[in-house]
Amino acid sequence: MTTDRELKDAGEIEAFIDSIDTFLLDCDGVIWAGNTVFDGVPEALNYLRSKGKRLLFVTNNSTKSRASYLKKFQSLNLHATLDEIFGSAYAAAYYIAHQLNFPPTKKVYVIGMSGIQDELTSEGISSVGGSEDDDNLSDMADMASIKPDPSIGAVLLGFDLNINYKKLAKAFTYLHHDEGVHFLATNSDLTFPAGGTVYPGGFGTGALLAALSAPLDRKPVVLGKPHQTMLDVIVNKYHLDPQRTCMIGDRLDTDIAFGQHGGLKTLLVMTGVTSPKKLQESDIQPDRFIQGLANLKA
Ligand SMILES: O=C(O)[C@H](O)[C@H](O)COP(=O)(O)O
Ligand SMILES: [Mg+2]
Repeated sequence: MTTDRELKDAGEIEAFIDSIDTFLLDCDGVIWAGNTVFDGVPEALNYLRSKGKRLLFVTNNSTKSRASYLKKFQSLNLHATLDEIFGSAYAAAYYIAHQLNFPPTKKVYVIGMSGIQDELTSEGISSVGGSEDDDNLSDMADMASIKPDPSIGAVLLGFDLNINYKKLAKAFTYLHHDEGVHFLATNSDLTFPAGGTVYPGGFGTGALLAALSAPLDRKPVVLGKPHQTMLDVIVNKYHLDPQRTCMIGDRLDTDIAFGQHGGLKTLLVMTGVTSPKKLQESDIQPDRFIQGLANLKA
């Protein structure tokens, strides 16, 4: 690891903070792991706010809508407002509603948790799937019940704790029989940090990728980081100066790449999915790295 890029010295940390007006903060692996906030993070967030910094929370975790994230922040005694939260479920809903010209007569088939369908509903998009299909098929013969559906205009994949064969077979069928059906994913993180280790990421599980992308020979459009949809929405709303905006994250190919594509400063934290070895070996290198967000205070 290039140790001279570590932000460690108090004076340097202060100068770095002073050079930034807006911090975009990734959540899993930076603020918290599951429902456990990392030690020192509330103090660091308060410190940044006390210095007049704008804080925006930008997460690829699609399980929650922005409104549910707000409740999570409140339940963990972290200050945040709805306007400060951007999630990949919202980015996907925004993209479908504002960039795809999605016909009002069509529906989105969702593999994912309630956050995705809540965000689609807020953007006026009809959807099916999600928890409706939590019950799996019980017999091979039941597969015949899964048929192409002309009312489906897009398939959207997100993190689904109840992923099953029925959901994959439905998504596959809609995409296989009509090339006009949009193939979308909220994010492509390969791993998810929790309990001091990592688990397969929401969409990045080999099973989901292999079951859909390989047999279909199609790749989804990914809407979360590093895709720029989320940044476009944020920049439009807040008119950020990229030079004075910093993306803080724990993953190189999503958070750091996202910041770099947008011309932002980038700061990697070591509290999530990136080990020192990974950092050393990767082609994607942040401007600076720091042991944890907790260190980002005087
Ligand atoms: O698999 C996932 O969905 C991701 O690993 C994860 O939840 C990303 O969340 P972030 O680190 O962007 O907050
Ligand atoms: Mg993260």
